[in-house]
Amino acid sequence: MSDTNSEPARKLAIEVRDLHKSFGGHPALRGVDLVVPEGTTCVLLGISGSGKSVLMKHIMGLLRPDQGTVLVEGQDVASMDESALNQMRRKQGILFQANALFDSLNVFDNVAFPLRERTRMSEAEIQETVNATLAKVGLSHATTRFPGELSGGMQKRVGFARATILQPRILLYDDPTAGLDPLTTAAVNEIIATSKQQLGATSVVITPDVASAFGMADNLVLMDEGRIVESGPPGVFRESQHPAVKAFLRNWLARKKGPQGSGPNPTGERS
Ligand SMILES: Nc1ncnc2c1ncn2[C@@H]1O[C@H](COP(=O)(O)OP(=O)(O)OP(=O)(O)O)[C@@H](O)[C@H]1O
Repeated sequence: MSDTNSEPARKLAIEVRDLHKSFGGHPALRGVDLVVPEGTTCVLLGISGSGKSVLMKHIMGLLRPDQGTVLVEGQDVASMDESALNQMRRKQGILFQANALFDSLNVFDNVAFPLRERTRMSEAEIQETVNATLAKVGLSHATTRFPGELSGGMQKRVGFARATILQPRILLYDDPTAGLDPLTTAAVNEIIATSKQQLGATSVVITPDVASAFGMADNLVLMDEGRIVESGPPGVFRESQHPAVKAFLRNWLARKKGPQGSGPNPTGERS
């Protein structure tokens, strides 16, 4: 959604100011500023090692800044104690590359896990909530199966159901389509897009899949050597004259064309 002057300003779900982080003297983040308005999807792009995951881990409160501030729903993550951090993470649905499903629990119990751990719902309420959530992701038929018996895409959907069962206001995805085939990738992207509508959630997504990024983002952010070098809605990002953006999109197009020739180009960039 584009911001116009007539639109009321949205509240910020995430606000990162002048964030610095080094590991063993090597800077990973060098003064990052990022704002993510409530209910929007921000996609972090950048080559390997540019700092995307380190930035995401600060938003989760897994890393503490060397310098700068990270506000999640107005609260300073660095000043939170363990119990405040846990409370904040309850508001976050986190979906990593690996689904981190419990292999010994069936689909139903995997998805019920956060409710049993973190709420006082009765078993009847849990039953109802889990079944409704599994229906939304098209897995009503698979409740008694174990993760090892599911396809990669089904595992992703279970992971998504579990990550969203507490109705988080903030969803964080780190490379959610890694290793998936194109059809399953499309299904996961659709889930991410509809989560915004269904949950009204704010999302931060790291993905190497640039085509998907253009499809889902309200704002695209390019990281390069620990800095944000460009940020804006897809239309603005596509037209950016920043050399790093141009190089990034050029490389992506070249890789995409590869030996199989060209496909549709959602960025609209001419090659
Ligand atoms: N725990 C850590 N200890 C030491 N160095 C780290 C640690 N975490 C990240 N780094 C370094 O910080 C830099 C940024 O890493 P980060 O994982 O954020 O990159 P990225 O953009 O997410 O890359 P990728 O796309 O490959 O996941 C890298 O040089 C990485 O080696």
